[in-house]
Amino acid sequence: MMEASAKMTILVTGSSGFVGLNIVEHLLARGDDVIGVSDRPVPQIAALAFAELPGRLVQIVADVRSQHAMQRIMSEYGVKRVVHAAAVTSNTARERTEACHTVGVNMGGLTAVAGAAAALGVERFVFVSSNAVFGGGVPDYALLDEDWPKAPGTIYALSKWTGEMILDLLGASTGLDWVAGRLAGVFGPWEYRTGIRDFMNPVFQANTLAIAGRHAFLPRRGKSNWHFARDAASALVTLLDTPSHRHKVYNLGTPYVWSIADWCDRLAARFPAFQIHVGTGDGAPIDLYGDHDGGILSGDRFTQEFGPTGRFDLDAAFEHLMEWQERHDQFGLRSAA
Ligand SMILES: O=C(O)[C@H]1O[C@H](OP(=O)(O)OP(=O)(O)OC[C@H]2O[C@@H](n3ccc(=O)[nH]c3=O)[C@H](O)[C@@H]2O)[C@H](O)[C@@H](O)[C@H]1O
Repeated sequence: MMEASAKMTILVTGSSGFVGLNIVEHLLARGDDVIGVSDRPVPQIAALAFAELPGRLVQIVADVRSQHAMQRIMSEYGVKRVVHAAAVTSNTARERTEACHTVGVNMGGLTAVAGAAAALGVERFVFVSSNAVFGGGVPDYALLDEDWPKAPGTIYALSKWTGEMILDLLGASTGLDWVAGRLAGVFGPWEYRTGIRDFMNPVFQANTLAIAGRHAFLPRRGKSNWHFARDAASALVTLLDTPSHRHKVYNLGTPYVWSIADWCDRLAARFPAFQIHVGTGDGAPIDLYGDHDGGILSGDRFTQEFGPTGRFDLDAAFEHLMEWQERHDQFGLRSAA
C-alpha cells in the first residue's frame, strides 16, 4: 500500500549523479523538498531546471562517509526519508584502480548515512543497489528473481551486495525500515558521468546522428535490457513511499528484451536529414537486427507488487528523452530538427 502523498523533506545522497538527478527531479516535481548531498554540486543546467519545479532543492556538498555530518544535516532539515544513491560507480577509472576508495565510499558511506538515519529514527531508507551483485555468469536474458545466486565479479559489485547485508544487520539492531532497489543498466536524461556520448543519447555532429555506447555495456547486437532512467527513479520513489515492504530487496529493470532497431527507427523518422551511425564507444559496429548477446532481465517482483512502473515503454521513453534534449538544447536539437 502506498501512502497518500504529503509534502516531505527527503535526503538524497548522490544527488549530482545520473540516477540521483532523476530521483531529485521526480521528488521536486511532485512537490517534495529535497536535501541533496554529494561530493560535487548539481550541474548548473539541472539546478536551473529544478528551480522551476514545485519542490525546493537545498544542495549540500559533504562527505557521505561522515556519520556525524550526515546526522547533523538530517537533524537540521528535519529529514523524514532517505535515498542513498551516492557511490563510486561501476566501470569508472576510480572503481578499477582504487579498490580501497570504492570500499570506503560504497560500504563506509552507506554505513554512515544509514547509521545516521537509524540514530535519528528516520522513517524509511532506500538503498540504490545494483544487479551487478549477480555477476556475469547468468544465462542470456534470464528473468532473474531476487534470490538468484550472487557472484559479484568486481569490488563495486561486492560493495553493493555487502551494503545490503550491512543494512540487514543495522535494520535488525536499530529497527531502521530499509529497502534496496537493485538497478539494471540505466540510460536516459541527466547522464553526465560518461559525457553526452552515452548509450541512446544521440550526439549530433555535422549531418550525422551518432549513437555511441559505453564500451563494455553496449550490446553489439540489436537487443537491450536497459532501463529508462525516469522509470528507475519512479520505481525507487515507489519503494520510498511504501512502508514495511513485503521484501527487503527488489530487482529493478525491464522484465523483457527490447529492440535497439525500434529506437533507431524512431530517431530516423524524427530526423530524416541525418544519417544515423550506431556503434560502440570504441568504434565497433553494432548489428542492429542481430540476435541478442546477453543481459539480465528483472523487475518481476516489483511489477507484481506495485504495477507496471518498472516496465519499459519505448514510445514514452523516446518522447521523454527527445523532449528533455529539446528543452535543454543539449545537442543542438533545435537546429537539427
Ligand atoms: O547503475 C548503478 O547501479 C549505479 O547507479 C547510480 O550511480 P550513478 O548515478 O549512475 O553514478 P554517478 O553519476 O557517478 O553518481 C554518483 C553520485 O555519488 C556521489 N558521490 C560519489 C563518490 C563519493 O565519494 N561521494 C559522493 O557523494 C557523486 O557526487 C554523484 O552525485 C547509483 O547512485 C549507484 O549507487 C549505482 O547503483
